[in-house]
Amino acid sequence: MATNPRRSILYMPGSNSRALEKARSLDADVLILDLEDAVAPSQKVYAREQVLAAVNAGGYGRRELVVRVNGFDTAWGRKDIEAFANAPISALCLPKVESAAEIHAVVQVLKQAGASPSLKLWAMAETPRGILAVSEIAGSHPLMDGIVLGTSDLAKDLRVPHTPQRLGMLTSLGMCVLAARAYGIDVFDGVHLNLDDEEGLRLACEQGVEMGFDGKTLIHPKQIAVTNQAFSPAEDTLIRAQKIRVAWQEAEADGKGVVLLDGRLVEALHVEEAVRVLAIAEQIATRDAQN
Ligand SMILES: CC(C)(COP(=O)(O)OP(=O)(O)OC[C@H]1O[C@@H](n2cnc3c(N)ncnc32)[C@H](O)[C@@H]1OP(=O)(O)O)[C@@H](O)C(=O)NCCC(=O)NCCSC(=O)C[C@H](O)C(=O)O
Ligand SMILES: [Mg+2]
Repeated sequence: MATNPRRSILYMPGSNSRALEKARSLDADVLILDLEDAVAPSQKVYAREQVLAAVNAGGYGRRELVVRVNGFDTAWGRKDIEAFANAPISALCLPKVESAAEIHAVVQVLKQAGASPSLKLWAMAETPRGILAVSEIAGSHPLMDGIVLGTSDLAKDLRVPHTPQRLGMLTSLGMCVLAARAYGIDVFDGVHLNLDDEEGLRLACEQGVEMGFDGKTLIHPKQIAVTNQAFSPAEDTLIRAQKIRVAWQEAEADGKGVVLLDGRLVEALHVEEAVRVLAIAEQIATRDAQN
């Protein structure tokens, strides 16, 4: 599991030089520099070169960099992977993954390219087959570090409408969270397509938090602030976590294995969760103090 906050994950087309520049000053935790669906076929090679130049030039500070490559079965996929095997990024994001075998094939290419051992893999879950195989994909290899929902492709394939409640997608969303938790990796919710619907985005973020997602993928800078807030621990959660930590230290000193706090039972499992929440808050504070 990653230790850095990954609340807001902003996509940008690799062919859009203005967006690549702008991203150096945006408050997103993660940037996905996209070579896949946001880039027209005629721009694929240009986008690859431009993204490589941008990440090598640096200036992204605390922001984690991820490159979404084209599918392995396309004319560009393999070359994309080879181009970024040793680039200063944290992960490759693989679109429309449907099996563990696809992950192993990418790992082979990375080995042949002498890839940096720190380069991780994120797999997009965005087809019915990908959702049904998400558990084997999440656990397919130690390089696996994240599952990213592709709810636009998924809605199309499932033939479900985009509604505020996302009823048609709840099963898929839940399966991805389960798979990620089973294998100790992160999981990110899909994009909110209506850029003018801040209230709808906030509700979608709250639903994502409630379902167990670590963060949400975004398509525009104006979606970042709402998302960062929604995926940060709430003030009352932090106060309770601090109280749990103190109460537990006192209980341990008294040789007790359980304690009552404000009338509610606290056991070791609650302490574990409190420590996790406090660590996330600390990471967010550290991140906010950086450029
Ligand atoms: C949707 C957009 C095309 C809108 O772009 P634009 O018209 O330029 O918007 P604005 O004028 O409001 O932009 C204001 C400034 O912000 C910069 N900007 C805009 N979007 C981004 C971005 N994503 N990253 C960084 N910077 C961005 C503009 O350059 C303006 O800057 P300035 O000149 O200084 O004022 C555009 O937002 C866009 O292209 N968004 C990303 C689309 C994308 O990447 N789509 C693919 C990923 S989503 C997907 O595939 C999901 C998945 O696979 C699935 O199946 O669900
Ligand atoms: Mg997609």
